Amino acid sequence: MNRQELIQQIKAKQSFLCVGLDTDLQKIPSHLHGAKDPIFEFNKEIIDQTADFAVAYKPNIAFYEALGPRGWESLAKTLEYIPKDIFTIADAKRGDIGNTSGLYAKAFFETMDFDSITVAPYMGVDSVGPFLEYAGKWVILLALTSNEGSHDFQVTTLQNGKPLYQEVLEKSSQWGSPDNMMYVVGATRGEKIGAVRKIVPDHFFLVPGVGAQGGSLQEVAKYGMNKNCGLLVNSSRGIIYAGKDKDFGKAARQEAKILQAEMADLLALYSEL
Ligand SMILES: O=c1ccn([C@@H]2O[C@H](COP(=O)(O)O)[C@@H](O)[C@H]2O)c(=O)[nH]1
Repeated sequence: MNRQELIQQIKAKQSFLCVGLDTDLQKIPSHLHGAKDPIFEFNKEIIDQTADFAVAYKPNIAFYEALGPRGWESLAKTLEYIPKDIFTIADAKRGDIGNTSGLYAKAFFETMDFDSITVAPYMGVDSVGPFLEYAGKWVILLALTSNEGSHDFQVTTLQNGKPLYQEVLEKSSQWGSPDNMMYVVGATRGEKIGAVRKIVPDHFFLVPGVGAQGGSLQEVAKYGMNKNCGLLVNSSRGIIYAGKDKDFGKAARQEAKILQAEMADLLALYSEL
């Protein structure tokens, strides 16, 4: 999916919601455990119930690869089931020396047909470049993450006086463009989102941390939104585990609907969409 198509989806749905498919066998309702593929059955119901309100789905790959071959199978079926006009994100956080990154790119963009993949920037340009060679696909680079440990390195001041995350943004924004690169910016870093937006005014941000991690959607929009929205805000546990019984799909729908309504108001306030 290209940038214009993504912006069009956001405008049409008045939503910048990304639903995180962090599907855990330990957490899904017990009535699904007898199914042939419980993970897929759960995801299918979540997708059916939330697709009206979501512009992206983000399976976190850890939840699938932890299950071995059957997890990969559930992931493939889930990806196939997601409506084609909805953006897909493989939250895999990959990145390695060039030839290895090339195979990660092949795995997620050819063997599986994801629109985008999250990539760690630590190994530099030759570790990210192979992902950018795929026309129509996106790299979502970790910039300022939502976890406590993001303080360990990402905000460290370098000798040139800049925090490490700023150096990552300035350098990596030369590798790609707002048409094929986004950045992960955590919702829990409200105070810094504005600073990131100043460095990369046009790039989309994938923003995890709303919901279970306590980030504020209002703050994210206030400091991070641009005229084309420029945001995909993710909620995983807050949506998919909103209900615990047979009605889990309806509970997820309700949560997604509440977020979408808030997003519509924020789009009216801060964007041109
Ligand atoms: O900085 C980051 C980068 C990725 N994540 C991932 O997003 C979701 C968040 O899940 P919630 O249940 O909504 O908290 C999850 O897959 C993380 O691995 C992140 O949280 N922060």
